[in-house]
Amino acid sequence: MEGSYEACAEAAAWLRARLQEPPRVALVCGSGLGALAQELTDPQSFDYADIPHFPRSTVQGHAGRLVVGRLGAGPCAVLQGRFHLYEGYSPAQVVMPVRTLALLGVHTLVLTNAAGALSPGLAPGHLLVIRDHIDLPGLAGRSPLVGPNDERFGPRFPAMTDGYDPALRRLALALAPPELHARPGVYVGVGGPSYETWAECRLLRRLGADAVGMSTVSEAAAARHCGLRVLGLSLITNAAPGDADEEEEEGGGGAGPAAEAAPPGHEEVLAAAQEGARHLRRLLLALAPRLAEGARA
Ligand SMILES: O=P(O)(O)O[C@H]1O[C@H](CO)[C@@H](O)[C@H]1O
Ligand code: HPA
Repeated sequence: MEGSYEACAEAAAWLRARLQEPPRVALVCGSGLGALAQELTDPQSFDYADIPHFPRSTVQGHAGRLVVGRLGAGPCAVLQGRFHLYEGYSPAQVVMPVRTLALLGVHTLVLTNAAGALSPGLAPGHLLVIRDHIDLPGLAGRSPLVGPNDERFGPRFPAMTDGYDPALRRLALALAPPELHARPGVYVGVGGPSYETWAECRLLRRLGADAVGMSTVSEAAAARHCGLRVLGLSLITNAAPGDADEEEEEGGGGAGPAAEAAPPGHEEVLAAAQEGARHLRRLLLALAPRLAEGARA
């Protein structure tokens, strides 16, 4: 039952019976980005604990609440909190909210996250508009699409070359406030929950990733499976470890990068996300009319 079509349909029916208006656009808030829901007018709020079959949020910075209201003129659902594989949830549980919202009639999904910068051009406070992703858990067999395929969600073999909608991406890049230094790039999703080692960061950079996080990729795969348009926004909250650790090896004499940069921590991630959320909120409002347009891909 966990994460099944029937579970999602029951959750969707429960919400439909309580909503003034079903949402057409949905937004998933990354760590520390829950304030994005403050842009909604006429909000109705539901604790995940009350929605049938919804998992519980266990991570600080993820309130565990669904808020439905109007973003600009259009009905919109905001998930204040997502589920991650490292919490012990199955891939199907991680994407259960996305599938539930698709069954409610959502056609466009905005996935936000807090992420570490791998690319030298990115710094805390910057925005990476996701052009493409590398789904490391998915490549290793932990995709929400593994298992018997339920055609009511989508096809057995969905394409992912068009994972992130190019028109929405261009629009987000054009409308982002200058404070966000928005640029397109590649997000790599890892399993977590430990932050990356130096060597892992070097590997991820060589794979072509610009930013790293522990979410988003499973949700994007499930969303495309059910035909949703996806916009992915990574708010950079910290620099992932750099590339300069060779010197420390073999008595190079340098203090080494570990002495130069503080290791990443979730407190720092939350603080940077809350700071950046101010600017992201402006971007969302500017995007609202175009998010509301359109049907499923
Ligand atoms: O991706 P979101 O949910 O924004 O959270 C990010 O922040 C947490 C680590 O600080 C991890 O959960 C990582 O994925
Ligand atoms: N690595 C992985 N996930 C993250 C990071 C990071 O540096 N920052 C925020 N989420």
